[in-house]
Amino acid sequence: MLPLQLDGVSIAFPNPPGPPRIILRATDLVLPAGAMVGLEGPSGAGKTSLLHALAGLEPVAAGSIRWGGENIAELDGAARAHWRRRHTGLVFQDFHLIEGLSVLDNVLLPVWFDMFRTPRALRDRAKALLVGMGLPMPLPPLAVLSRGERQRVALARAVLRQPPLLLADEPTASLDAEAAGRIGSLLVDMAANSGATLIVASHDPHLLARLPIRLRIAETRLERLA
Ligand SMILES: Nc1ncnc2c1ncn2[C@@H]1O[C@H](COP(=O)(O)OP(=O)(O)OP(=O)(O)O)[C@@H](O)[C@H]1O
Repeated sequence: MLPLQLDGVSIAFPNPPGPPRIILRATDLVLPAGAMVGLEGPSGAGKTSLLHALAGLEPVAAGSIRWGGENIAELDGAARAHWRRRHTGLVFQDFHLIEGLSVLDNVLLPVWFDMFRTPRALRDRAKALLVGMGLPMPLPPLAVLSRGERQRVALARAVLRQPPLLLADEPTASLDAEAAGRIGSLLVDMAANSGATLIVASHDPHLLARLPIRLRIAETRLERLA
């Protein structure tokens, strides 16, 4: 497991006809391997944009994002995508599940994209994860699952290959209090059990309270609170 290190990172978006609009600056930040991090800030502060940069989904305007010795910020788009598939698991507020696929195939989808097949061991692990997360068995069609159950499917997909970096963007925002509590616990427990670094952008005070390192974005600055 590796530390995550940000140096002089800035994230900007095109703002024609003017210069690019800088939405976030992060001077120096080192997160040790296995860190449990809550990322907070008002709506529009740049939390999603930062997670996307950390996942290699979007390039940064300046600076370096190092995972171990590798600077993700200097990789081209294809290399960032490759890095992302090897190192990250992503959980989103709106789950990003594919309606036409079964629950199990949704969990296995990234494997299929990578390998064009789904090895038996990963199918078995996917089933075991879904059972462990309390999904009804036999698995019903995706269409009948509740929002909390859908988020558990998305979480199983994110952790299937035990990525060392788990990134979650408001994973409890569309859930009722009970489902939110359950997803928060699963997320934290999964990361702790595998030793993964977990970074969660959230407005949910219960979830944030479970994450010992707290980051906040305020007026385009990323600052560490604890
Ligand atoms: N592709 C884009 N092009 C231009 N501006 C963008 C783009 N994506 C995001 N932004 C802007 O960047 C700022 C930060 O957006 P971001 O979604 O990262 O905020 P956030 O903190 O995640 O907000 P929320 O809590 O509402 O999800 C916003 O002003 C947004 O409009």
